[in-house]
Amino acid sequence: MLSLLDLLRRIDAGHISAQSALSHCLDLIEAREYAVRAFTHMDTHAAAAAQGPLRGIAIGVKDIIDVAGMPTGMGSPIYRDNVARADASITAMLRRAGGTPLAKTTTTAFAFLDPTETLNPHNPAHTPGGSSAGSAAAVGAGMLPLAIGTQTGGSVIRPASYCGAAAIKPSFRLLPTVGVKCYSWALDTLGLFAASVPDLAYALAALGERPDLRLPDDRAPDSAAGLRIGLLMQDFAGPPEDDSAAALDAAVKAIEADGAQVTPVSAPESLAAAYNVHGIIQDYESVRALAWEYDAHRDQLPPILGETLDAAQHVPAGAYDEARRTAHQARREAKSFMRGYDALLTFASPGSAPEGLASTGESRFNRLWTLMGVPAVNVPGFRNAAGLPVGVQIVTGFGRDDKALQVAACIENALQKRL
Ligand SMILES: NC(=O)CC(=O)O
Repeated sequence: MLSLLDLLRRIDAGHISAQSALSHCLDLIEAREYAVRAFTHMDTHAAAAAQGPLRGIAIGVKDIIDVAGMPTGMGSPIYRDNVARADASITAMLRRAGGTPLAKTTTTAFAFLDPTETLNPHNPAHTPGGSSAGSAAAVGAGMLPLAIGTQTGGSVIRPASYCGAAAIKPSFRLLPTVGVKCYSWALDTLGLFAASVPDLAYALAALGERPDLRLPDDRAPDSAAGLRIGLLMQDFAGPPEDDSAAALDAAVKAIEADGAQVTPVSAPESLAAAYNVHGIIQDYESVRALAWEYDAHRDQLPPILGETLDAAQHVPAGAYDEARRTAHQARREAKSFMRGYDALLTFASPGSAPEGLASTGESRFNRLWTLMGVPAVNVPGFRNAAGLPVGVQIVTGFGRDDKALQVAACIENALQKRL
């Protein structure tokens, strides 16, 4: 894959210019896009900034996020020819950091579950996942060093697991969602995809204006000694498939060999209760966030989204309010539960990428952490027997994005040494 840190080192050393770094990405896209179909729009005349921590870095932007002058298609014919007048906040922030929004990446319709045309870069017979399909696939294919996605259920971590990209769904509202099409205002969270965890940490530090998120020397710590990791099976979310079980087992063995202490843990009942109410909150809010599209263009909504919104019309306000109380209680208990560990280690997806494009997979190992608003990181590195990537997921407490990235880097490094 294409490391943004490597590109920046080459720019700093004068081996390449910022503009040639952009051109390099356009060449890679030219060579690989036909087999992946990750993009909806490309700015082939983009000019690189000369300054800023992301100078020369081409960035893919999920097509529910506005980039001024580019179409924001939402993955729907309803928004055909809808050209954004202004940048979303995150787009303006990436430009301030010197980054270049080079392309819009495919999204499922309104970031829900109906599949896109995008193909898994490791095997075109498999889905790349969703809803941030194009962002995960573009980074996984080595066409871009950085891409932006969103997660309401599992739309950052799951496709990253399927496409072999490092990715973070940061603490809730660490990045602003102004100018991002809303599906659920209590859940929607911006996330990032990059080639490795150090790349991811560097990018989040730059976009989040939080230098402390960068890893020391932009690399994983030399040892995992002293790390206390809680191993969580998330039994309330059902069993994993063999590939995810194998990936988690490999990660545990690798990080223990590097000195970490891994302890099996069970989540408090309140977390299982919160898991069960994620859908109520998501459904109640989506009916209102997409009220115009539903009322004025129901016939143009794709099957899964249309049927979900049909059913969601009947979620009573009282059930929504009770679900929010359940989530609030779980957040309080999650804080004390996680206090005893540097991070939780769990499944990133049910298994490797499903065959075919009919499904983008399931968010069952992701949605609780989206609702809790805590950082979640996909750690790439494991491949199944057929060569398909399967990630593992690191979760930490709210506001501990730095710790999530540090532990994830340790696991990524430990896996690289042993796989
Ligand atoms: N937007 C989402 O997170 C939905 C999904 O998990 O695919």
